[in-house]
Amino acid sequence: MSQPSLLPDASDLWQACTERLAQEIPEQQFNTWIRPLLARVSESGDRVTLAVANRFKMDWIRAQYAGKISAALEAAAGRQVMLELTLAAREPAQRTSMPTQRSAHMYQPPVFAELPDSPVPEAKVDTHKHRLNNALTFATLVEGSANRMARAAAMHVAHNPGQLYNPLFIYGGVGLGKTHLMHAIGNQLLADKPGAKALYIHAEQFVTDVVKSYQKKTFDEFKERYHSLDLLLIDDVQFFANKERTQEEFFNAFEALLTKKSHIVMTSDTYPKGLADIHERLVSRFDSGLTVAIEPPELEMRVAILISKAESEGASMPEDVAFFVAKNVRSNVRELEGALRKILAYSRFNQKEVSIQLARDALKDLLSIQNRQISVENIQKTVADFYKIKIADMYSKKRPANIARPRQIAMFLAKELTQKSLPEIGELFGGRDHTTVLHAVRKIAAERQTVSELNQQLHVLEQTLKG
Ligand SMILES: Nc1ncnc2c1ncn2[C@@H]1O[C@H](COP(=O)(O)OP(=O)(O)OP(=O)(O)O)[C@@H](O)[C@H]1O
Repeated sequence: MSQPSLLPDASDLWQACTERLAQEIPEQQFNTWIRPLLARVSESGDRVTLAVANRFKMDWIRAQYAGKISAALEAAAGRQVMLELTLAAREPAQRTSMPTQRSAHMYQPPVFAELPDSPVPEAKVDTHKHRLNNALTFATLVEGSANRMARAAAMHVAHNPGQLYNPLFIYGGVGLGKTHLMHAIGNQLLADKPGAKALYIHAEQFVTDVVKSYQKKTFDEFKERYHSLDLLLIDDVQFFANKERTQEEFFNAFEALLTKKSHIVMTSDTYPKGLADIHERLVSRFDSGLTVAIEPPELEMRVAILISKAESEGASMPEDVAFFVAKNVRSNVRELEGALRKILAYSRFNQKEVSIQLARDALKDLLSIQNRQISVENIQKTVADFYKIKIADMYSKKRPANIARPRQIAMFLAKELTQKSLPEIGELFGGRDHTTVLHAVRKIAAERQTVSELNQQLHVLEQTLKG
């Protein structure tokens, strides 16, 4: 009996495409813009529809990445592929009922399988000026020790804007729920005060707005737009690095909003003082309210997230399977969501109940990658061999260039090839501060772009380590 062919094609072609894109696009941008996309491939394989969470993201992806995505798709497919962008369905809960013979553990279609064949006409899509995704609320955010403090602070701000914790600065690694928390604040505020002026914006869009208002000489409108808000939610402020004019405009907006007791919430991949190439006067203001971290979720929280996400997809996940997945997918919540999506899809296409064995089969690529996971010790040894220095020099305080540089390269590779955090890497390199690691990572990443000899050496090292 032939199986529905949509999903395997979709995941294969899109997987191949994203692997190419990951080589081309800086990691931060890849994680922000490409990784969350949901793909659907037409049966003939010549049309790919990408579901994007909201209109802003759609505009941004169209402007910045559509060309690259098309090229990568065509390279992966070996023929012309038409690319379409569409807005993702907002309410996964509103799904058609499943055939009754399916058990509770069977898969229900993921959101992207429910997309219409042709893109949603943009005019019909409900766009809000506040750009909030109403699915991202406090109710759908699972609480655990990793986000308890950030969640409590966010809840306080949502109910009492303009008072304590202003600005609220939330930082943490990729895919840990920072954006979700911001939207939750905005949605809660609007639920309490429907007339409030709230705006969620990604820092890159703010940069674009500054540039546009310069080009069109529309600064009055720009100021009116930003300075009149009650709540400004601005995501990934590390993107302001080296953007002088943007930083100045953000500073002005910041001061204006704080003076009128409007609330500002920011997120970033690092805490304020860890931000590079951002003016000190901004950094000190970022830190002047409350700064809270979101940590990677611990095991029990990962289990709770899986069970809750499965429920919201209309499926149920037995606890033993959730534990199995949570033990094996440790990096962040976005990866957990990806694993869950795979398992549910696998269950559907094979008409089998969700079980540990099914999860093992559905995630076999991911699990086999983890089995040959690269350790920091292995990186240190390989890099030391390559540059002919002693392994002990990786931990030593020695600073001559012939030692310091390989050490920086090893730190860079540790960040790139392992799931370790900056402080953990610092610890494994003789108890160094995480800012030292951050400096090394940024330095080597930047040099790699311009110094081809270094790029080649890194390539050899990466190949050696990946085996
Ligand atoms: N505690 C949680 N409970 C439920 N869902 C969560 C939780 N944390 C994160 N998520 C989900 O994980 C996904 C990634 O979260 P989000 O986009 O908020 O991460 P982020 O920290 O902003 O990442 P990035 O730095 O890549 O922008 C989202 O779908 C979000 O809803």
